Amino acid sequence: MEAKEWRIEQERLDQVREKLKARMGELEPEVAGLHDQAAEIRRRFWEEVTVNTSSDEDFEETFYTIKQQAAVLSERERRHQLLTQQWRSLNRLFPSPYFGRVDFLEEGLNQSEQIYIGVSSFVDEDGLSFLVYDWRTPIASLYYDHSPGAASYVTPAGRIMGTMELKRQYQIQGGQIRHMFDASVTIGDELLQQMLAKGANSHMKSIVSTIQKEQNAIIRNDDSRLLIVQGAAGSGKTSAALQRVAYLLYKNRDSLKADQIVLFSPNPIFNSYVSSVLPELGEENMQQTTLQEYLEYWLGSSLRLEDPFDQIEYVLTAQSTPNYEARLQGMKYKASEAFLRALENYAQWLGREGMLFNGIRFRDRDLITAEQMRSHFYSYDPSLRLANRVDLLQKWLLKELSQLERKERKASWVEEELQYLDSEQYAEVFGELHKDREVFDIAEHYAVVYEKISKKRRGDEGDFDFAEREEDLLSQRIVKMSFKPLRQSVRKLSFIDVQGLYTQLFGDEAAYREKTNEAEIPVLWPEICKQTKAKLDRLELFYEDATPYLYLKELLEGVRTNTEIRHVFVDEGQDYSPFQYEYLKKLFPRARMTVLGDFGQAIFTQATKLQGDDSPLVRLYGESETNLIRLVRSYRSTREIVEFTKKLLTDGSEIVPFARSGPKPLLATIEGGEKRDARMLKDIAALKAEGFDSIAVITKTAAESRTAFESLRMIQGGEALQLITKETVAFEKGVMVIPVYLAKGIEFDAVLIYEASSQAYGRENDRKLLYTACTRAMHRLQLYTTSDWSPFVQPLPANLYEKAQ
Ligand SMILES: Nc1ncnc2c1ncn2[C@@H]1O[C@H](COP(=O)(O)OP(=O)(O)OP(=O)(O)O)[C@@H](O)[C@H]1O
Repeated sequence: MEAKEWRIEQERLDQVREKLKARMGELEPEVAGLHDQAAEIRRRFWEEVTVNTSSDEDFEETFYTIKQQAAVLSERERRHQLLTQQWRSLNRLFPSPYFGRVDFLEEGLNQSEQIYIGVSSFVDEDGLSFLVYDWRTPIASLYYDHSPGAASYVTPAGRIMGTMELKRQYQIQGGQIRHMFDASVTIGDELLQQMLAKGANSHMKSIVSTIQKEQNAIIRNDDSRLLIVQGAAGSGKTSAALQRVAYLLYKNRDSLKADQIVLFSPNPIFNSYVSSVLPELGEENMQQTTLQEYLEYWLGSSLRLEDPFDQIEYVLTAQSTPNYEARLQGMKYKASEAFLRALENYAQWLGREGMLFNGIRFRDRDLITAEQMRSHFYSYDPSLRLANRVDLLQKWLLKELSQLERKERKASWVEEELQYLDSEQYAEVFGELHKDREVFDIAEHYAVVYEKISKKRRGDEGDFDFAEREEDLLSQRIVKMSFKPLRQSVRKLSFIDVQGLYTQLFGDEAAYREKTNEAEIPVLWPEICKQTKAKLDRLELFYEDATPYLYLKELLEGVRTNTEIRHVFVDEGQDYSPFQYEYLKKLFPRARMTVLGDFGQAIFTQATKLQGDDSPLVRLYGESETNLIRLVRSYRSTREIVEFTKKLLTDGSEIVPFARSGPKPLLATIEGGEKRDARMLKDIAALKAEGFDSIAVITKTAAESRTAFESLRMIQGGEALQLITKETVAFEKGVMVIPVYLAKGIEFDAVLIYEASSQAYGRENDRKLLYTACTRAMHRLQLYTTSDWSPFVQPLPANLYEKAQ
């Protein structure tokens, strides 16, 4: 670019930075001043108000002064917050105020406007001229959606047409323009090249300066109830999702708060991996959770829940154990919409018969039996929903308990207990009674006055015998305390035998059919029943049973909904079952859903197809409310790695690599595990010497990870290796050994596949595992085997890889 142009741009940049600095300078004392003022008001809050409650007027005045003081304080605090936010965003802009510019000539005008785009807006002193536009403003979408020529953007008032005369990109560091490109067709391949060539990080980066057109469509999609993004590995799904959160928070800043958005992540490490993107963009993080965390919370501690990682570990390692097939069939069936309908029908059936309750026992006696509950339950209007009848039953039980409690006061054990009250308990009771004493005194006083006025003697002097009253109150209290847990458990609906009701479902085929109207029952149903029941008997629950179990619980107790949440994001969406989607839909009735995933990486048994006529996800809200965006360009890996990995899939032909080159994947056949391990460590050392500092040895299973880790660690140079397990919560850079399913969504400079033999990845199901593992690599991919190559590697054309010497 011409030196003159460069100089003009640097001068403008200097001017903008001057203005930023001046504005920050103005704000600083205000920010600090307001902070001090608020602190001072808080400190002197009670000095400023004189509390006087002697008369009604004084009391009223005191009340109003407190209110006024509180209002002043909250106004100062609000203003302080606002100014601090402004100050922070200026501060963020200062080192690099913008990354893009478009010159746009709007139709009907005769002068084009220069639009500079950065991570937030900055307006000149006149309050009108935008020196920098926030990347989320409508006009900024020009930069992402168009190349020079005819262009338009959408505003709330309609579409604005015009011509883009220039599109420029900058790399600015510490106030200096380092690079500047005029872009043509796509947003600067040059800039993107540079971004992608960088090393992997322990935290995901924001992609704000190089968002691609198809990603922008995801970020700014406003009109669908369900947005599905099916995108190849490394196509920027997670990146786009996080930018979308930032966009939504900006666009709806008056009505949407970060905690009204929830992201379901595949695992806890992923949470840590993506946690810095939004703060980097000046936004608060949304809520992040895993489905497992959610299920565990609502299922409580009565059953021990298997997690999805133990489930997949079983699927991958237990092929030779008995009844493996039945478990797999069970997993598939329990993940289906059919099973959800079966549970709904079962709930209907329970409305007519078959409810199971836990009787209430007290001191080894039946207080209220399950049978009594059942007959009460079925005496209610059968047209009422199950949950409403449960509600009525709960009310009845609480009333019944109150009556029983009253009767219980005369029981002999109460008297005994009275004798054994220890001093502490007694003191407590006495304290309580002391409060009652005042009531008692008033009553006594009233009785005396009443006697005088009415000139009638009191009927029974003993009514007000304090000693007797004291004993009464004491026994009342003792019984009340003992009944407290009973009431609590009724309030928690523990009288419903959910476990029994879920178990009851797994009877013989005829019974199951009768209860659920299910026509298609899995072939190995008897064995599935046996396994499910045996697990429940041990007070454990298979992962595939967790959502159905919770769903049944909610059909009985009333469906739990969260109406606060407005947006639900599901990352790695292919790993959720149709059943789980239906459940999420019910759980968040007021939320829009964004599902991002890749069926090419569907490694769990309960996978859901994200697109196509047979996709249950498309059926979830219906086609008219669903939008599908497909991403086929892969940004993470070099062209050579993408060409190699896409051939691992049967239908990967449409995946398009981004034009960034590197060495071809390396295949190393090494005889014997020991030699392989030594070779790997040598290769790791070489990669480190090349400057790569995020390196993963990826294994198929956690069991293999542990063995690999143990043996690699024994070799010189292997001491610094980290083992990543499902318990690992934070993602750090370095050299690590990790099973594929925990590496989902994450990336590394270099990936080494520990054992890519036919034994390890031989079954059709393993194809996607191997693909997922290989696609974690950004710059280098190396595969090792100690025997023959996996059948997915064998047929690959020899020009796609190098063979190691
Ligand atoms: N527009 C972009 N500009 C710069 N980098 C990008 C862009 N899109 C994607 N990337 C980079 O590509 C890599 C992959 O992105 P991301 O993890 O979001 O992909 P993904 O589709 O979620 O991948 P996977 O399904 O394999 O987990 C990241 O390093 C990301 O920063």
